[in-house]
Amino acid sequence: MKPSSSVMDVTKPGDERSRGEGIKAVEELGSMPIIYTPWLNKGTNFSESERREKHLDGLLPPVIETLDDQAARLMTQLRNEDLTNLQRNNILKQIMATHTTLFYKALIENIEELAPIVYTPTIGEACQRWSTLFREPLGMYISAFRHRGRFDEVLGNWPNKNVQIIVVTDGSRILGLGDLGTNGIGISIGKIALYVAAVGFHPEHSLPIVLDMGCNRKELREDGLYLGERRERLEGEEYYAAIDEFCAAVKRRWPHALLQFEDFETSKAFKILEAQRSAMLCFNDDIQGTGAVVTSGFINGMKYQGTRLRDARVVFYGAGSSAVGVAKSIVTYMHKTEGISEEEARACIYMVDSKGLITDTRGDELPEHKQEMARRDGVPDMKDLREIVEYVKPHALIGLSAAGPVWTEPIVQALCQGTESPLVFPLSNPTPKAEISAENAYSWSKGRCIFAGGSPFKPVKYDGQTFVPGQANNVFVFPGIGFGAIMAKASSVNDEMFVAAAAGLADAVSEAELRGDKRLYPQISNLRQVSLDVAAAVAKAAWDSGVSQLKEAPADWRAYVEERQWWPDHASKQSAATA
Ligand SMILES: NC(=O)C1=CN([C@@H]2O[C@H](COP(=O)(O)OP(=O)(O)OC[C@H]3O[C@@H](n4cnc5c(N)ncnc54)[C@H](O)[C@@H]3O)[C@@H](O)[C@H]2O)C=CC1
Ligand SMILES: CC(=O)C(=O)O
Ligand SMILES: [Mg+2]
Repeated sequence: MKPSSSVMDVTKPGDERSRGEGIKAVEELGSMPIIYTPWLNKGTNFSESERREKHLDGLLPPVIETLDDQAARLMTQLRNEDLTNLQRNNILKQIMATHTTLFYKALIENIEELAPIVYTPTIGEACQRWSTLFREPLGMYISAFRHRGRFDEVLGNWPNKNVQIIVVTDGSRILGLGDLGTNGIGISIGKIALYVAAVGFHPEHSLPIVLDMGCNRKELREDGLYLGERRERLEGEEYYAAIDEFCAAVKRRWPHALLQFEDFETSKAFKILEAQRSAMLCFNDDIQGTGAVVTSGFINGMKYQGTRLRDARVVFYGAGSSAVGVAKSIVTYMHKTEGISEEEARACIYMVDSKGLITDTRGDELPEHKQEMARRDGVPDMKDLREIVEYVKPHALIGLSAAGPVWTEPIVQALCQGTESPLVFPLSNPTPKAEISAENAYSWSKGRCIFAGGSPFKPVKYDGQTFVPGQANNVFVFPGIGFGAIMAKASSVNDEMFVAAAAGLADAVSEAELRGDKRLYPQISNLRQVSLDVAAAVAKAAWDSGVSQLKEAPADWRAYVEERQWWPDHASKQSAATA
């Protein structure tokens, strides 16, 4: 197929943009019936006249159903108690591959129930077993070994020409599960599903990619069913040259699309972001999205405690891409909103890695991303987390280590000695990698902690009270950051846009939710409304900070963004508005 020469007009409302392009693509396929094109398929929802006109008679069961009927059947299948969540994930992938609108109808209307199946924690297990469970590609597999030098041509094989949002991983650090090679595409697919379901990107304009740079996990390479290149990972110049070619190809082919980097291991993630962030519309969700989402919970948590932001002390357990991303985000937020210097703001941060508290006495052995956050004030070297907590008396303990349940009762007790209502955030994914369970956090703190996990945790009963754990996951911001940037026609995603996302998300929690339920984050059931708020705040920040290429600012950013969201049908829109 030839690349499209048409330039997408992102300011047209979603529904007007898409169908024509899709139908053109199908025409190019010849006489393939429309029911075999997932984003145009309506299944039993095709009317009598459509069936006659499109030559579908006999290709479908005779009954004519609404999208609601179809979604009800799908939910009945998924609610079969004999199924595991991995099997549910498989069913959903199959629907995604055959009837896109139905997939999104079910996901949007049952987001709280289905997000843990489409996304963390189940997507972690799905990625681990991708080779065995694989049925449909669902995205692009671009190989740095066999496609180098022609990435642009390969990208051109994607059937939908107006791509707006791309999630790319190299599979090198999938959630906290390490190198999963090509199997990591599951995380790109899961995030794209949420870009569509949470904020309303059009499914046709959304593209998940795995960039296969090899895999350093021998057992995967030797697995007879492994789907990727059976090569060790490219490193050094070869690796970065492949990244450069890929980014240039994306920019050439879809100049207005946003490229989101996902789950690149830390040593590469920062370098790629620094090289690309001013060259194209892109961001790294683990560094910047996580930064915004945790900053938002931190803002609300300090408000609950009555701690001035500049007086807060935060201990990070883990000092990889996500933890350093969050620390930088908190520093930027304080600097931009509290009128203190970045150096003063950095004094709030204490980072711990597998060797202990990070201080400047560790000198040159520290990689660049850790050096910036090293303590330089003569704090003694300490390795033990309990000792560090006793010394620092933090207002918040944030886990991004993927180390699993290593926070013990004495650590939580030490935390509670220093602060009445400490934030306890075990944010590593999936659930088995979390630093503490919600149950242990509430019981060891005697119900005093304010808890948020990276993956969802069930409510906990303690001492006659029911505690509802929050979820601090970048899913609350990446859809809105991406959509806001595209709606503003931003040329880059700058710090102001992340600060706006953090503030917009913090504002989405009402005073009653904060004080009454100790809730720092909105409920996932409100994800669509929250993402709209975040998108509007981000788009406005893009305009205010001078990176929007719109000719004029809309009078009402929220209405402007809302009008351009894609919905599977009118009923889903109404049910989200009343959720
Ligand atoms: N909740 C959310 O939205 C997000 C969660 N994450 C999670 O964060 C985790 C880490 O991701 P990255 O920062 O990219 O990984 P990374 O592997 O670069 O960083 C891990 C860090 O933890 C430290 N560490 C490991 N074991 C430790 C131990 N026993 N004690 C102290 N420090 C230890 C390492 O030294 C390293 O600094 C993953 O599980 C990922 O799923 C990442 C992004 C978003
Ligand atoms: C949520 C996410 O991006 C991660 O765990 O890597
Ligand atoms: Mg990630």
